[in-house]
Amino acid sequence: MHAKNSRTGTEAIAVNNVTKRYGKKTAIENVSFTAQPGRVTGFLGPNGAGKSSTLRILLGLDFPTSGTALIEGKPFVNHRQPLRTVGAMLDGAAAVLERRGIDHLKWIAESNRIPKERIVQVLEMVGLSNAAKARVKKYSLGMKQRLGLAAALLGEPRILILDEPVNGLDPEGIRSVRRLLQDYARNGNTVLLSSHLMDETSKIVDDIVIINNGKIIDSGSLEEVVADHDSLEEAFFALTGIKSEESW
Ligand SMILES: Nc1ncnc2c1ncn2[C@@H]1O[C@H](COP(=O)(O)OP(=O)(O)OP(=O)(O)O)[C@@H](O)[C@H]1O
Repeated sequence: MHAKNSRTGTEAIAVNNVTKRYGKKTAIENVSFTAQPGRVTGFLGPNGAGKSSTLRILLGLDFPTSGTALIEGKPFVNHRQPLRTVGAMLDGAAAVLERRGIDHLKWIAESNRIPKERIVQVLEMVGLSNAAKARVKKYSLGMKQRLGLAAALLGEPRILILDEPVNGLDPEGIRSVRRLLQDYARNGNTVLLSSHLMDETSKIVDDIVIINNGKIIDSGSLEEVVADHDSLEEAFFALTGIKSEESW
């Protein structure tokens, strides 16, 4: 196990026995895992596995049927400076299409008392400086993802929670996001990202939590989870018994 957050003495992210039911449908069942400072943790599983449901609960956008999902020891909604604690991207940029990229960030910065100099920094970090004045409707999917990432970085949060951040990125885009997230984690921050793209994600993460059908089926360092398989994808198929033609 890695060190806990030295500032608070608690786990950066701790999901404990979380179950979420929507009517009769159980989206996730007894999900438990942690994510640690200084590490990029990948939350991986196929479509419908329960990743978004878990992240929504972590961010206080939904309530668990049972269990707890804590950020630095308490629910996200109890944090007094949420944007400085957690930067999140759940749905790409989720920006108004008519808006210019830079205005999307200005709006978030102003409503959270973040100095505008930070906007220039985050645009630079995600490689969007030259496209900042273009309208979001002109952005490619990858550019929207980067804008979402820029928004998540605005508050210089200690924790990043990102739903499918490499979706829609080309190989170069994936490489830049990898560098960015790994550097961010190396500076002592915690990065949790979800993905259904096993091989792309395995190039980014240090630790892995695999979810399938709403249940955690394995977790540990990348090396531990891959163990004697050729790749993370192969490890996943071996763990689930799913054949590679199915579901991915
Ligand atoms: N509001 C809801 N009402 C009913 N069922 C839901 C609701 N939200 C999620 N589910 C169900 O819960 C399960 C988990 O969904 P979730 O979106 O968390 O999966 P996911 O791993 O994020 O998948 P994807 O990669 O497709 O986004 C799915 O079977 C989904 O249909």
